[in-house]
Amino acid sequence: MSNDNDAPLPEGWEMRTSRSTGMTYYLNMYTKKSQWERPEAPADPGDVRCSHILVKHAESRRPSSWREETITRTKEEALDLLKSYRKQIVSNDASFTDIAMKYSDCSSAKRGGDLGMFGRGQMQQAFEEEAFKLKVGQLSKPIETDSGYHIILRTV
Ligand SMILES: O=C(O)CN(Cc1ccccc1)C(=O)c1nc(-c2ccccc2)[nH]c1C(=O)O
Repeated sequence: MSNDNDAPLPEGWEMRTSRSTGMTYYLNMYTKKSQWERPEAPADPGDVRCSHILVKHAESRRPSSWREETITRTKEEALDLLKSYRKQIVSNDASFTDIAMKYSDCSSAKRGGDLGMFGRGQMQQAFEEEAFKLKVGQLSKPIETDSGYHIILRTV
């Protein structure tokens, strides 16, 4: 049975030895929090910074935005539209910032979709889950919240 301690640690963790007890503990390099248990998953980043593109639909909790007084597109049309934006970004036919500024139904459109830094507990659950999974520079698949459909770009 190979000793687990030989396996590489998940990303973002460092192994340390307690000066007082000589016991091994683990340090989350992002939050500087330590724990005795050997981590099984990549270290939680603490705060992240993300930009997003929101496409609302008729069933959004607030079906209105700076772009459209009353948003009437269906959920299916909104998801298709967002997938087309994602395709343009991934194929480099358009920049994330340009698409966000022109088409995002969020007030953050004016800032290219930038939401600034946020920690856990600040965004809608589905949005947070996806944002905290992303590596820096990674673009999410479309996700759904009560506000509508989003793609998320983690920037920090
Ligand atoms: O869901 C609602 O009842 C109304 N909202 C919430 C909201 C409204 C204004 C500013 C920020 C959030 C939105 O629909 C909304 N959600 C967002 C949002 C959702 C997830 C992450 C970031 C922003 N932006 C907006 C917006 O109009 O600009």
